[in-house]
Amino acid sequence: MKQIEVGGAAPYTVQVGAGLLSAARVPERQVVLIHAEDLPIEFVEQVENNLQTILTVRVPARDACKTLEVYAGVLSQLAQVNLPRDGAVVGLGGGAVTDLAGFVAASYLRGVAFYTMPTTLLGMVDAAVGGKTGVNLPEGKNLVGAFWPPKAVWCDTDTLATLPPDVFREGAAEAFKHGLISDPSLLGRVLDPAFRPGGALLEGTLADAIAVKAGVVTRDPTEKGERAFLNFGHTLAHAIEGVTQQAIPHGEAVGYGMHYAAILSREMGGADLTGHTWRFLNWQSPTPLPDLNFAEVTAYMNRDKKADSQGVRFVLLHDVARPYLTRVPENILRRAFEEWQSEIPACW
Ligand SMILES: NC(=O)c1ccc[n+]([C@@H]2O[C@H](COP(=O)([O-])OP(=O)(O)OC[C@H]3O[C@@H](n4cnc5c(N)ncnc54)[C@H](O)[C@@H]3O)[C@@H](O)[C@H]2O)c1
Ligand SMILES: O=C(O)C(=O)C[C@@H](O)[C@H](O)[C@H](O)COP(=O)(O)O
Ligand SMILES: [Zn+2]
Repeated sequence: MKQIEVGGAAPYTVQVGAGLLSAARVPERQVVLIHAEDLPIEFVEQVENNLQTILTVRVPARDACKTLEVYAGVLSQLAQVNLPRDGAVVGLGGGAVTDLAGFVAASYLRGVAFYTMPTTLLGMVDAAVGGKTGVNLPEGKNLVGAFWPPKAVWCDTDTLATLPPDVFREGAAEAFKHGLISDPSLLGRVLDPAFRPGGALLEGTLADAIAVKAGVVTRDPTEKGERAFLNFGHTLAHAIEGVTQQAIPHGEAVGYGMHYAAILSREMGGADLTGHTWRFLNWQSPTPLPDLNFAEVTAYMNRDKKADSQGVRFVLLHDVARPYLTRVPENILRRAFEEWQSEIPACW
């Protein structure tokens, strides 16, 4: 078992290891569990039995649960069982569920305790840690939400056994991103065959990838500065998710988006890191993209939360582990988009 500490005003611990769904303890007496309808039922039952939950809320799988309609329905269910202010909400599942559950916890009665139990690779290395919670709008990803950190995070590595291999590879994008922005040792390990459920490199690599995020959100919990670096590859990624109406899942969109950001980084004078992002894409083998239109993609990119009144800003890399935030001239954005599109094969 490994532990990673997240510091700041309300510190908490991320535990990584086997059997944690049954070992987790919370002080709250009334606990509501939220999970996606396709999550293997044995995980749900373990948590229900262990925490003696008073209500289990099942929501649609993937980003179909990150809507204002689902959010409102979950809040009503909490009100109907009269969950009190000293109760707790537990998000069990992938990043979509923990994002929704966190926003529910942040806003119900103006805030109740929140815990995360991630069961995807992406959830463990990224979404369940750091307190970015929220839902999507038709206009774009994560446009409504709150910073509401969990009180504890349990990454039960046993749960990864049932994760479809393509969903595991989706999540690897965020671990690879942590390698590019901060810890180069992750780049080889994430693509190593031993980094897999039950593999020799699983627990250590998970812990090191989580440590990157934990460090960033400890120093900058509400994205006043360096937290924006966790958004490497995300300006295009969120646009791809929006344009394709979530046909491309987040982790695959991030893989595509990191390659675009690597091209932009080189065009803006940085090192050429496209070999890394290209190697990752070939390993990940994502869902093929439809033909994307630059103007349509730009409309989504302009709503990116890193934009300010002077326009969009991108996270780029001078080199591995040297991220920075910058505006990019429109002609470079377009040229890089054309290069990126010409390199992305129609199928992998
Ligand atoms: N808050 C953050 O900091 C943050 C960070 C990264 C991503 N996100 C968000 O996370 C979401 C993506 O999360 P994701 O990649 O975990 O996908 P996901 O939550 O959509 O889950 C993918 C699918 O796997 C299923 N699943 C989950 N665990 C399983 C298991 N152990 N066995 C079998 N099936 C399982 C889910 O129910 C779902 O159908 C996006 O909405 C993204 O915007 C948030
Ligand atoms: O935790 C963060 O900060 C991140 O940016 C992590 C991202 O991987 C994640 O996808 C996040 O939800 C994106 O946030 P957003 O602010 O761009 O919506
Ligand atoms: Zn992400």
